[in-house]
Amino acid sequence: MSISTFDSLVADLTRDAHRVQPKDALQFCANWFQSRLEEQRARTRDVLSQRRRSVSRELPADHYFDAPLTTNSSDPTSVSPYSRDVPHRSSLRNSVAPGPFGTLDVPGNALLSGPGMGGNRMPTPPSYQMNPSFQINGQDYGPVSPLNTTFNPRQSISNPSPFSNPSPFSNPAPFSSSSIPEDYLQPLSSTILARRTSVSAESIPLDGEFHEPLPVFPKTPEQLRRIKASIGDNFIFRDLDEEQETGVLNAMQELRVDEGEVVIRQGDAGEYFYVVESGLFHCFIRKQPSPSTWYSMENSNAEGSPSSSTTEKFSLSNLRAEVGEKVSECKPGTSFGELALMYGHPRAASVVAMEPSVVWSLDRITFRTIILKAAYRRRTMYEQFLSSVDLLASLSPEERSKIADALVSRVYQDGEAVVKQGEMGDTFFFVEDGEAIVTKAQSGDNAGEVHEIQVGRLTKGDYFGELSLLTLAPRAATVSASYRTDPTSAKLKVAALDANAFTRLLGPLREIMERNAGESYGPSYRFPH
Ligand SMILES: Nc1ncnc2c1ncn2[C@@H]1O[C@@H]2COP(=O)(O)O[C@H]2[C@H]1O
Repeated sequence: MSISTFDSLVADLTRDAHRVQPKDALQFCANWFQSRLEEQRARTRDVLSQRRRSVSRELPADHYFDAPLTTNSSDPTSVSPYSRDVPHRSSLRNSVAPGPFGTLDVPGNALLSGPGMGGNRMPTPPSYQMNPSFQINGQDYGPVSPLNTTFNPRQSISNPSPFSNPSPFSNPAPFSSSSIPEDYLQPLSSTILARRTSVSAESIPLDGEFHEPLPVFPKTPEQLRRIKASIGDNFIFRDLDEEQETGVLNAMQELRVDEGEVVIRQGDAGEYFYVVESGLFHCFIRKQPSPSTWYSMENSNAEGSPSSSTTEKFSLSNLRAEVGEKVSECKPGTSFGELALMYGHPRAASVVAMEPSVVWSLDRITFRTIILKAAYRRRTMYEQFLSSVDLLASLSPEERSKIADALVSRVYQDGEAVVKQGEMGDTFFFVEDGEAIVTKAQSGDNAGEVHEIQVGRLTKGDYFGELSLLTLAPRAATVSASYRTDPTSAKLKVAALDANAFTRLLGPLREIMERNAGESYGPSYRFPH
């Protein structure tokens, strides 16, 4: 191993440890390295199997054919979803080079933004610590998903109810004992890896030369409409451009699930990520391993593809005895099953349909290739941007990357207002690109006459919108996109941080802002007194 590999491993581990804040550091490190080792071996197997595959150009359809339980299109599965005729997406060609989350996607990537980050639904920890365990009656329990949420950044920006902090885990049934492991980064056991028969299908490229086509399941316009409606408000899809979204839509498969059916079994290898279109799912955590005698949709057939032909169905009345304690619910528009795909760890919970439901499944390769990479690119872009913001100069890279995870981009047309004087504020903004002007309404000489006077100008790296969050007062000015004289110059683009994230993440900077706000407003302009 070269020293640079060693250095980058240690850097990855350090970053992940900072983000996860493990209780048992040694155990965390042991699990982390073990997990990387397992993944590397799995990848080596992938490469070997790819070489074999390249001889026949395509695996036999029955090896990795993902048969959806029900589909509405006439015959969407008549073509192998992995057909090499599927054109490559140019944006993916560029995204194959060294793993965006290091050599293994363990915690620390943009999607594990920690409780409350982006997901915006977790009880807020007192400090910047982002511990992945969750608490019930003061006790820590297993991992929580920042994605399993109905959080909608757009809504939170436009909807002036900034200070509510509902949690999807707000009413979990408390566990009776504390025997759930605290550091959840357990490596996949060899049994789990053995059971994951489709490991060879996960060909997240090892170098820039390797392009694996992603699955394409043709859809009817009606199916596309329903998927779009289901993912529209989902946080996890916020980073996708049009092309990436098309890749995700292509790869999704519709599944109809009966009441009591087990979609995910705790402890299994993760094969799919699921978006709920209709119905209701409960997530359960069991202290003891789930019996290998019962089956989830994922491990009910040899390919590990989602199918309920031999899936376990439980009577809802004695569910708890089988699957453990309920920890959360998934309603339409939410998603589940991302954790195992992100970290290569066993499923952290079992997920059971509580009524007849419809979900859209997304395979692990597409999830990792499109969604995780988009999240990574987004984070890198924001980290770069935030490192140029003077206000944040005193923050550590970890703190900056937490802010990066919580930011949401918005582009404004010339003259369009980002915030309006007199309105209550629920969002704080950085100028990412372009120019904004700050105006205040001033009474004219005649009764009832009001003039808008310009009091400032904001450019890249400047911030605004903090005042009403600090003082809980209405917006003191209007900030809008400048009218550009050169139409080829950048439109106003802002990065928005909702009130919860603002309060949590910018705590240490409050003092600077309050001082600024007393004398002036914002970094580059002053209000007339
Ligand atoms: N409290 C929780 N802990 C862990 N997973 C949860 C919890 N609540 C919901 N889940 C979801 O249950 C899923 C089980 O599979 P994953 O571990 O891949 O991802 C998990 C999350 O999406």
